[in-house]
Order: sequence, then C-alpha cells, then structure tokens
Amino acid sequence: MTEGIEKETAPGNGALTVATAPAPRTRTEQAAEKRGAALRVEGAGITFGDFRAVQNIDLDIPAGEFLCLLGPSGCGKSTLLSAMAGFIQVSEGSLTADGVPVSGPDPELGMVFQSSEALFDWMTVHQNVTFGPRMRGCSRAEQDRVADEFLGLVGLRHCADRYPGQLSGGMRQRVQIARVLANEPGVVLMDEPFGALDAQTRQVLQQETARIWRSSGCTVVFVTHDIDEAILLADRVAVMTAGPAASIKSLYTVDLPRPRDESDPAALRLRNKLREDIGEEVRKAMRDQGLDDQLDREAKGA
Ligand SMILES: Nc1ncnc2c1ncn2[C@@H]1O[C@H](COP(=O)(O)OP(=O)(O)OP(=O)(O)O)[C@@H](O)[C@H]1O
Repeated sequence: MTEGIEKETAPGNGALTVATAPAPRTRTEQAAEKRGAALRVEGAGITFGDFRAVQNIDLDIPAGEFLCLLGPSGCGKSTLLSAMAGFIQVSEGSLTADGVPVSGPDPELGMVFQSSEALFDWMTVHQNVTFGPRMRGCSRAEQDRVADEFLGLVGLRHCADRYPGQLSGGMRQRVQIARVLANEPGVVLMDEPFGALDAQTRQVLQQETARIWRSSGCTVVFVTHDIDEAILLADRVAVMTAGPAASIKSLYTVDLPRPRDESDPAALRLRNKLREDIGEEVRKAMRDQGLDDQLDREAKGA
C-alpha cells in the first residue's frame, strides 16, 4: 500500500480510499531504516613506537550486527576499538566503515566510554545530548526534538536540566548513550560501558542496550570482560589472544533466541566454552608476566 494511504472498506459502498498525511517518523525510526554501517578490518596491526599491541586482525562485521569483544586484560581490546572510532590509525592492513577507510573521528562512529567523565560536566544533560546536533548547526527546535527523543529512549527526559554531577553512575552512562545516538551513528562502539556500575544497574542497562540496539538498527562493537554480558547481548563474540601482538583467536555465533535466558542449557554450554577459551589466554598472559607460580598456588587453593 502507498505510504500515507489507508484503504478502508465501507459497508455497502465497496472500497473507499482515504488519503492521510504521512505520520512523522522519529529519528530512531529513520536511523533504523538507514541501518548500521558495515565494519571491515583486514590484516590490521597497531603499534605504539616499538610495541606491537595487535596484529593480523581480520573482522568482518555486517551492518546491524552486535559484536562483543572479549579477551584477557591488556590484550588490546580498547586499542582495536579506538582504531574503529578513528582515534588512532592502524599501522598496517585496513579498517573501513561501509567501504570508506576510517581515518579520524567521525559522528558516524560513536563511542561510549567506561567512564562517564567523558560527559561535559559544565553542560546540562540537554546540552550534552544536543552537542553533536548543535555543532552541525541544527535549529533550536530540532535540538529540542533530538533531546526529547533520545532522553526518552534512555528514560531520562525528566533530567534534561540537571548537570552530570547531579546524576547516578547509571544515569550518566544513559546520558552518554543518548549523546552518541543523537548523532545517528551507523556504528556504536562501547568500551566496557557498564564495568564501573553495580550489578543491578548493569543488568537494567544491558536490557536497555539490547532494546535500543534493536530499535536503532546500528552496528555495535562492545568490549567487555563479562562473559555473561556478551552472551546476553551479542550476535557474535570475538575472543582475542593474550598480547602483545594479539589477534582474534576465535569467533562464536550466539544462536540463541532474544530476549536471552542465561539459564538456557545452550547459553551455559557457550559460557563454559568461552571460559575455557579465555582462561587459556589469561594463563598464557600470566605465564608471560612471570605470574604462573601465583596461578599454581591459587589452583591448589593456597
Ligand atoms: N598509547 C599507548 N602507548 C603505548 N602502549 C599502549 C598505548 N595504549 C595501549 N597500549 C598498550 O597496548 C596494550 C593493549 O592495551 P589495551 O588498553 O588496548 O588493552 P585492553 O585489552 O583494552 O585492556 P583492559 O581489558 O585491561 O582494559 C597494553 O599493553 C597497553 O599497555
């Protein structure tokens, strides 16, 4: 049926065509139609001076996918995410978003950091969320519409006039998410966004993230240490090897119905596999750091 035309059947009069004005689409609906951007990492390596943090990274992330990145501490997850955000450049290989090389920060590539210090403390929540649209020269009315929609999406409309310092940690993370989404990015990069939050707040925000991802249609790359969080959220989980010169060790497809049930036997099996896989890399990292004696003592319960 043509958009904006509703077909009604009036009794005894056959088909009656009634023209109606098209309903205004929200930005979230527009973003969902636009879909996310596809990220492609091919043979990528990143070095800092003489130090090779990651190498031979190959990742093909289709538009709209939710990919979680897991791996031992210090293996290079944040480094890889920073390259995807355009904050640093790959030293070898290539990294593209929808076929275009990522060469610097771009509103299309939004980053949510672990620390809500990334918020502008001197700006209200409304001003934080509308920062991107303001920089793009959007009208005041458009800024208000964006704030209303994205603060609504994260349940914080009532906090528009507060300052970040007046909010809880979970509320500040919601503001960060709204601020990133207000730029309508094709890709949202999340670096342990809930790592500093208490268990209950984290659980609520995980559910909200799944809902927002579904409604926005964007591609998400989400770094976490939490295997259960990855199973709850991801379409696929990429496990990295221990660094230095870390690469992708394995990729798992999380073929479980949503919303996820962590007591599902298939989820438990996947959790065990991931624990084993990551545990192996953690042990390798500890051996490389000369911490294996401590590991042995811990294994013996000393
Ligand atoms: N700017 C930099 N200069 C030099 N080395 C760096 C820089 N940034 C990161 N590194 C090194 O690169 C490696 C990977 O760091 P990164 O922060 O990406 O690991 P991570 O997996 O995110 O760690 P964690 O899980 O503990 O947050 C580490 O050895 C780190 O010291």
